[in-house]
Amino acid sequence: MLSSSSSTRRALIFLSRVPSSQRCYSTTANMSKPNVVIYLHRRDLRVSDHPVLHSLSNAKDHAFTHLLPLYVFSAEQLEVSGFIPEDAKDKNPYPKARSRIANFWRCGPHRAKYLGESVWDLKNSFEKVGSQLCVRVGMLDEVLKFMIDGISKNGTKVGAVWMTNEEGTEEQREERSIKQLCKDSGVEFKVWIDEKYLIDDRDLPFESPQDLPNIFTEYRKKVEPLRKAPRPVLATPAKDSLPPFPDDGIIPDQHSPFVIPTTPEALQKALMKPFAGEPLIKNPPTYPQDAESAHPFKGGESAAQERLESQIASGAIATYKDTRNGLLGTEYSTKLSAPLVLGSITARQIHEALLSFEDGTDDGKWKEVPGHGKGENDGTKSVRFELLWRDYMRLCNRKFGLKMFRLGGFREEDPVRWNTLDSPRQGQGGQSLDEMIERFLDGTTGMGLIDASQRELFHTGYTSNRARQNVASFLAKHMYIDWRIGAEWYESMLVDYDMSSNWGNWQYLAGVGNDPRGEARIFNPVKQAFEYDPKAEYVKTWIPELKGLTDPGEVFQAWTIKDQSKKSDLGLEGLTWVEQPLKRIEFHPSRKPRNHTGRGRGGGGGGASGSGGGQGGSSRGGARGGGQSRGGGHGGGRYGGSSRGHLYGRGRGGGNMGEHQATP
Ligand SMILES: Cc1cc2nc3c(=O)[nH]c(=O)nc-3n(C[C@H](O)[C@H](O)[C@H](O)COP(=O)(O)OP(=O)(O)OC[C@H]3O[C@@H](n4cnc5c(N)ncnc54)[C@H](O)[C@@H]3O)c2cc1C
Repeated sequence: MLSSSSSTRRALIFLSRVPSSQRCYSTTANMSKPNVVIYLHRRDLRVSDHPVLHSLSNAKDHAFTHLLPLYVFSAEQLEVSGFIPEDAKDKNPYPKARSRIANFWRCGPHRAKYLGESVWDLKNSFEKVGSQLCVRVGMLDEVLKFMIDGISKNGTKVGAVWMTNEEGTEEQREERSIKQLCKDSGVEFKVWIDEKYLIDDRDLPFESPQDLPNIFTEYRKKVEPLRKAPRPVLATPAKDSLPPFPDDGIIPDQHSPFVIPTTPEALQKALMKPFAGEPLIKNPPTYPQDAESAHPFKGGESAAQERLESQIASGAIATYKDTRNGLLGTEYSTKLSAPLVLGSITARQIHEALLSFEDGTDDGKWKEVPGHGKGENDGTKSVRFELLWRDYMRLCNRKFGLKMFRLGGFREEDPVRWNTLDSPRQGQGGQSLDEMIERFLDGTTGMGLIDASQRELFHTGYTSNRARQNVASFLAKHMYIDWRIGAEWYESMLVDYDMSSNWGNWQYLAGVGNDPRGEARIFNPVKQAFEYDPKAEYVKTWIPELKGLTDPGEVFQAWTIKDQSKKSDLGLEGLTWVEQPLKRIEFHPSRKPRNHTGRGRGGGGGGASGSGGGQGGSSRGGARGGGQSRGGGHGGGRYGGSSRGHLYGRGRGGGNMGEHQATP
């Protein structure tokens, strides 16, 4: 499997070659025998604020003469068959990178594209500091073995393999097998702490992950004030300060049958090739004419830094608290999740930029922006608060390990309530589980907010936090469908998929994770649509079929259209999602819907009544963390607004949503 072929020689490494005359050695070891350290990048695709690169560029006492930065497109997490040339004799030796339960591509087209851009940008970043990046395809341990053996065979010592830690059982398995491989090869192995989170691991207020509180607020209180909590950003390596890149001649080729593309376009082509065949879903929606992606951003360190700067310069961050529940446009939230996930930017880089804005120590570049030099404001504080949620989800992953993927969640709840592929049940209207899942995926459930979000996700790889919360709650708590299918779909489709944040949030919303209110918190997607999309602009953007409707209630649930002639004029008559929605919610806004340009958090709640059931509740949104929401209505049908695990139960979707119970 690991033989190198001459056809792959030409595509050795995608890097522009730096003449050895231009390379300088950063350490006193440069006169000694070559001694290479291989640094394996995983989700740390940056050169700035990077602990390992920072250390290598500054420490004078390491023994390495050369640094070989390496990135491997992992065959386990991404379909790599597109890296095999058309005329290759050998087939892909790896199984398809599909998800475990629903068999989706683990990494769909949006993230594959974003990842390609991010890796290419990392290559550019390395070139800027006088180094290069070696890129390979395969299983990480196999690639490393091939590297170590090949370099050693060429007479050069591989002194060490380094990488940074990642949560996740798969990632830790990778670490263990690489550790074993290094041991067998007599190579030093070291796992560094990646310092990409807000609170550094060394500053955590507990020794063992088991001591992490199960409630976010308890954790937050232990690490506040957040403004003072992060460590300082590390300097980017100065040009030519890193140990030089090894001579190309000593680096073994990519193993057959894969070839590494040498241009960004060719890389994108290789990454996209698997998706060119069969469609991702049975009935993919068509892209609405006037819809614009909320996430048009490119991957990579440079784009992430630009985005951060522009968010501060435009004043968007200062108003973030009021806008973060938005649904349309690029500016309602930072859109920094994807670079954070890939480690193209660190949370403390964001924190430090906010600090310089708050303190007015930014050399005046933001002096015209409202709030400049006036300390922490609601917006900057809220951004830190969300970054802490990210930290927290990661720590939950560390604490709960494989329980992240279990149907019963961290809480180890009885999974009997879920409708699963193993023992499928019919839906409210007699639909099969397969049909319900298909309609969930292609955005034809008949529930406007859910369908708009699912179509947006399908087309763009992004959907807002507010929409995600509703989608997850809908699948898990209205449809009672195995929530992991939704989590796997998000894994496939999200540009910002992150194991901890995704599975942790799905668990939270499914009521099996660390929401203190568990099953009792049910989002009513109609009420939520009235709150957050009062003019139905978001829903109409992604479901253009509904554009001719003026009553938001009809947009949010097309089955409620009263005027039959309008229905037929708009071509909606007879459509399954209009006539037979997967869920009907009787909901009458009890007061005029507020014109929501932004508000605090809160506002889950609101009882969803089952089909033909009672009346939805009212909601009082409040200041950050202070929102109150009272749900109403009794649960109706089989999948009605239930609580405490009763399929036919009566529901209460309400309750206070004080700070101590805030949603992520
Ligand atoms: C069901 C569900 C699945 C999710 N899956 C993911 C995922 O795979 N990857 C991911 O990064 N986020 C996930 N989130 C969290 C959140 O929706 C996204 O981080 C956010 O929408 C990204 O947009 P943004 O960068 O503009 O966020 P902003 O609102 O600008 O927030 C700033 C940063 O804070 C962090 N953050 C914000 N909200 C959360 C949260 N609820 N949990 C953890 N971190 C948060 C993110 O890093 C984000 O970039 C999920 C949420 C839900 C409800």
